[in-house]
Amino acid sequence: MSLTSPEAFSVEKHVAIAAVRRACLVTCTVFNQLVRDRTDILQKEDESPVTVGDYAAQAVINTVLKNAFPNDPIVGEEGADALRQGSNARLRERVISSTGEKAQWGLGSEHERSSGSLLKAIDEGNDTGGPNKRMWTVDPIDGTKGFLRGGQYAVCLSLIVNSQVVLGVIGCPNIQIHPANPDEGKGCIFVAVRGQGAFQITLSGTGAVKLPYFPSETSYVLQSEEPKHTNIPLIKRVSDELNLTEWGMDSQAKYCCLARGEGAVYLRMPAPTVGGKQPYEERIWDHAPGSILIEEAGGKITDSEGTPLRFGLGRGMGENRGFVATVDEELHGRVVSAIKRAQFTEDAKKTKATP
Ligand SMILES: Nc1ncnc2c1ncn2[C@@H]1O[C@H](COP(=O)(O)O)[C@@H](O)[C@H]1OP(=O)(O)O
Ligand SMILES: [Mg+2]
Ligand SMILES: [Mg+2]
Ligand SMILES: [Mg+2]
Repeated sequence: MSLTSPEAFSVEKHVAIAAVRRACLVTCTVFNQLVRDRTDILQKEDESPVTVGDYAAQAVINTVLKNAFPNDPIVGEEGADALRQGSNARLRERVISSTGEKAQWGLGSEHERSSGSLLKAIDEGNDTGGPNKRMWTVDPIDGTKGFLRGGQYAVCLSLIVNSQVVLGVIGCPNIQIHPANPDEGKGCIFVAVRGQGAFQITLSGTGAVKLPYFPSETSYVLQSEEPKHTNIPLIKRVSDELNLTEWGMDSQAKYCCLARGEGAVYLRMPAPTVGGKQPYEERIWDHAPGSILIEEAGGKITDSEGTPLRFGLGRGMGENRGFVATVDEELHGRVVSAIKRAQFTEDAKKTKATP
């Protein structure tokens, strides 16, 4: 069976959808029970907030993946080291109860509910990635800041074979099912398999719709909400030149909105660094699922110089030149050219300012 035959990755797709749905149930429960009063939030070394939800969702996804595909390595965002510390015992108990309360979440037996096996499940995501293998990427909550704000976040899973993303599944509990009709409610899962197109289903698994399906009247450029994550002034310059309207949103939900036609461009540029600090290295779990969704919806994604994204370098994606995604190929070229001009203006300003 070739990578792109109609049956390719059918089992993987169903397992991945099940894993993402279970993790979304966990994150919704955690939000309702714990996040509203903002308790149990840890600061990791990179200062991003990690919550009970991140740990619990990664434990659930890794457990489902390891049950179905025991030999597949997993590159997951979270690790359980901080949870092992004695001072975090209360947090650890919260994670266990979030994942273990219901057998349907896949961690229901007494044995599996033990602290040791939960921490082990989280640490199954410690693979280093690389070029010549079949591996999963897991971002249990992408856009933790959006999750904490009650805004957009995404539960993200992808399968990469020999550096090529072949399957992407993204759960977005807070995305409207229909962009223009709030009455249809919230909660979607976005699915793409290489060569088989991109689809949206509801969180409960109904109403499959092929992407893109929603022609927006406004040309939006989707960008991060977080000024630390992207170069907002540069994006503004590009948007002004191309008559795009800026739309800030957390997480890979941006890729989902673009894939269904709500936006025209996804644009992420490295934020300016201070004090000789290296620019942030983007991670494969933050872009692998979104990139296949865009491509299978008929769009194009590259870095800001037009070079294909690299998913076989390891956990990181190498030198960060930013990312450009569009559903319209012609527009992609215009955005890449506009970025060059905006960077030239930015550099010229810096040179002028330096005596
Ligand atoms: N300094 C940073 N620059 C760019 N992205 C970052 C940075 N720190 C964390 N991220 C990651 O950026 C993504 C959020 O993207 P966006 O800004 O588009 O909402 C998340 O994956 C977040 O990780 P996390 O998964 O921990 O939330
Ligand atoms: Mg994080
Ligand atoms: Mg992320
Ligand atoms: Mg995350």
